[in-house]
Amino acid sequence: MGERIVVSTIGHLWHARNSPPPAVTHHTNKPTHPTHVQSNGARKALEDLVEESRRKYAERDLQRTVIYSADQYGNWRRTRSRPIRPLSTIVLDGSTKQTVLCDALEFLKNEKWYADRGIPYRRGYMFYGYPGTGKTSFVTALAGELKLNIYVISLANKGLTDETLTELMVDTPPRCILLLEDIDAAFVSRSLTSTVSATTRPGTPAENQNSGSIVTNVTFSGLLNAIDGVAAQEGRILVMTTNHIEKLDPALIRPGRVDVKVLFDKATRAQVKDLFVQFFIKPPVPATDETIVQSSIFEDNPSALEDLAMQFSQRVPEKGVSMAAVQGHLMRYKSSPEDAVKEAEAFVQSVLGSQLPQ
Ligand SMILES: Nc1ncnc2c1ncn2[C@@H]1O[C@H](COP(=O)(O)OP(=O)(O)OP(=O)(O)O)[C@@H](O)[C@H]1O
Repeated sequence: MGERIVVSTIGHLWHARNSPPPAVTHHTNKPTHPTHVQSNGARKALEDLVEESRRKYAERDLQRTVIYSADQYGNWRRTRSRPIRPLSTIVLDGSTKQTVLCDALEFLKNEKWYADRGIPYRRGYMFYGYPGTGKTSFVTALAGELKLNIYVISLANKGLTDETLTELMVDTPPRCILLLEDIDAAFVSRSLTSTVSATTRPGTPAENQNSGSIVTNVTFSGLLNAIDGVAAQEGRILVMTTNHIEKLDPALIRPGRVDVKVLFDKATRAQVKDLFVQFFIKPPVPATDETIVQSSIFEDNPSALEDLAMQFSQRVPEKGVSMAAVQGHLMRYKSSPEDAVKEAEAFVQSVLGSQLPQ
């Protein structure tokens, strides 16, 4: 039955829901469950209400990054929206952030350039490297900066086939980020697979090398077709992420499919320092009165924060730990940057001790 809204002539409004709200809606924003609106003669009030709601909803989405996920039936479902993550909160090595942003902006404004040369209007990025180094977070922040929504496909979704993948491609809006995460989990290089599993052989579903179980029902050729076949949308930005680029089939990462490869490595000291400053420059969570005093020191004296950040970064080895691990440590001491510095060595020891070889 869906939802029921009643508008009366004297301005009262009833909104009745007979079933739980749908978890998700399609990317066209058409509700998957109907909403019934009933007006006791107040047609104008009703129209205004609907228009106002539509406007507010669209306005709210402008401040947010909306994430759609593929279901096994070949439909996009709106799974969540989150406030735009500022790009400034992502700390990458050197000029990586700026380079990727400029590349994407350049792409988005040059549709005609591609058309004039008969080059498919698409751009592909491969973000690869150590876990917890910001690959997914950067995609989210980039989407916010470019004002694009994110469409996520998990190849591990067993219901997904070559056909449903093609349908999803057809149904992707012209401007969006299409995200294929942990691509190595489904497709590894032909040369690395055993003769039996032939994981990425065209037309064969990918199998897990160790167990032989099917990890996806999408074939390698089906995936390549989805990326750059006729159904693939013009204007879309494809981002694939992996922790193991060396395991990928070269066909998947050849130019045209992947135009820009970006390495996400463990944190440099410069990154650690920047993250520390960024973490503590904003008012900390007030735990005690003392904490509040500390925060005002930084506001009046940013060089004190710089000094602490420098001391902290010097206690962390260059490219020794991931940014996620550093963030986890800072979270533990979110009310006391001094303690975060004091405990830095113990933190590093515990991370290095627990790190598994990649
Ligand atoms: N470079 C970075 N700058 C700022 N925050 C970071 C960075 N790298 C990681 N983080 C933080 O660490 C957490 C994990 O990051 P994220 O999921 O983006 O890493 P990932 O590289 O995608 O990991 P995985 O390969 O395991 O999926 C997030 O909360 C994020 O805020």
